[in-house]
Amino acid sequence: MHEIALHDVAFSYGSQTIFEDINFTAYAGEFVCLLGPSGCGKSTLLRLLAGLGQPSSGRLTLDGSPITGPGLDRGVVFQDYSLFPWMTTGQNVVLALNQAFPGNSKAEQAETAQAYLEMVGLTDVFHKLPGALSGGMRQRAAIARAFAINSPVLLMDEPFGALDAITRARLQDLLLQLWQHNSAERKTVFFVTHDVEEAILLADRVVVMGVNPGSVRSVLEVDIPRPRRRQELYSDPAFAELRHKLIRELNADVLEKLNHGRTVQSAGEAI
Ligand SMILES: Nc1ncnc2c1ncn2[C@@H]1O[C@H](COP(=O)(O)OP(=O)(O)OP(=O)(O)O)[C@@H](O)[C@H]1O
Repeated sequence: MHEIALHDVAFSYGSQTIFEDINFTAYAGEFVCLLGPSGCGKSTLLRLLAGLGQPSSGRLTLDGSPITGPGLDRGVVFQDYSLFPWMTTGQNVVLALNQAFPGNSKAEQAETAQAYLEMVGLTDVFHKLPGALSGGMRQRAAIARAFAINSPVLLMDEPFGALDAITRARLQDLLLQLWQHNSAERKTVFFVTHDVEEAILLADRVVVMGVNPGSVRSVLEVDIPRPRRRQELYSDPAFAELRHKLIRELNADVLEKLNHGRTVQSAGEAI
């Protein structure tokens, strides 16, 4: 089990409703991508799942128990502030291991940290500060840390959003390899992205959110067998069809306005 359920979840900042009526269940071992326009509340929803805030109403549960705060059962990887900059990369991973497995000796923890860093292709960074690594290397280290603590749930907020296309593709492949590695213990993943193709490559299901206020517009299944190989995927008609559907869903707000004869203001027009 590591099922995450959202029941009628709503969230407001003061009088501003960010999202409402969120109902969704991520099944154990499922890879779910959250896709939606800027401001629909994807990051806010992920923060609630991480236990870094409480919903204004509704319930979030993990295996039926309410999520009331952060916990080692949920690993978190954010876009660019995942590692403590004042600690070496190795110490960052050791710190997490120390919280997850406090009974293990320092030497064991350092060894495990090094092993996970190597698993993501970082052989020589243990004693380096995160600031001395490239963005891609920092995200590798953050992934190593998330997998090292072996939490059954992984929450990722645009982890590859700031990376160049090649690094991004490599890290997507790495993430899929790690996630698929042990099919009996697959993590339940929530992955926020703006990138339709990334969502199709990674997800079992894609949750598309609408905006003003945020809500679940649709949930699409990615019925493409795994392992998915990038080159084959791009020439698969199922990929093209799903990509088209997702883009249509994402643009639905704009299309609705146009259908009703209203002009869509371009950004900044009202200023
Ligand atoms: N601390 C805060 N106080 C008040 N409003 C906030 C705060 N954090 C976020 N918001 C607002 O909540 C809304 C949702 O923000 P959030 O970052 O969750 O959206 P998002 O879908 O992840 O956006 P993006 O794709 O641009 O990252 C936005 O309108 C944002 O301005």
